[in-house]
Amino acid sequence: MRAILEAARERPGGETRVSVDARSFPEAVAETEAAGRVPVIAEVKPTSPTTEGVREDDPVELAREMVAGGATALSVLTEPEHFGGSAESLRRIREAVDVPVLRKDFIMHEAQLDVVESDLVLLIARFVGEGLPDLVEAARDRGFQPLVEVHTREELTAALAAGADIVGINNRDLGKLEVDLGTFEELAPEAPEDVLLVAESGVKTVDDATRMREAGADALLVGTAIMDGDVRRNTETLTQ
Ligand SMILES: O=C(O)c1ccccc1NCC(=O)[C@H](O)[C@H](O)COP(=O)(O)O
Repeated sequence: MRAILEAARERPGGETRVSVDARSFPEAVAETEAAGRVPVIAEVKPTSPTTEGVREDDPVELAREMVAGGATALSVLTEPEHFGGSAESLRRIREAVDVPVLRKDFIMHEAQLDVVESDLVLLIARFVGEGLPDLVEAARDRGFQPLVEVHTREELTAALAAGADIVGINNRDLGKLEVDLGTFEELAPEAPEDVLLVAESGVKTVDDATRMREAGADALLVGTAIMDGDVRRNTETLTQ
């Protein structure tokens, strides 16, 4: 994790401030619910430190298949060195689909928000620390919907104090890289009703998805289980 963070700190920001006309994630979730399906953010994740190999398919094709499979939104890795992502992939994907797109990266400072437009942007409470309220505000000022990721009760408290209204509870401990779906079950009851809760990481099966929904997940963020094989069929399975 140290190498990922060191690289993240060094990555440059954008040259001009972005101004995003964002596609509403809460509305997309409500529409999926109304249609009786499970809201899933499907992640275009070519590789990761815990995955073997690299998926070389055109990310735009993968994204289209995910949307055809019923994804409510997409998450696109833009981290280049450890996840095989790029800002260019995100830009192309957002142009090709009409669902909200989350920029998945390790954003450490404000100027990095200006690298590329997206509808949602991930801010990881553990890594931005005391800078979280300022980054939430800076993201909103640019039109982004910040998705604040937490893994502990303290991080959840910090996220809520920073005004987060979309919170991702990551079942993956980014220190040990271990996944435990019990994390979401433990923290979700601590969040106020009006916060939109996303269960992140480790959802592999329909049973896992049901478990997270029963624990209060408004949406699920799924990478590996969708990227492994036929992404359209995998998305269909988890969104039904
Ligand atoms: O996925 C990893 O190996 C990883 C390693 C180090 C830091 C972050 C990592 N993943 C970030 C994520 O949050 C996941 O990509 C996302 O939640 C999807 O998880 P999964 O469905 O388990 O692939």
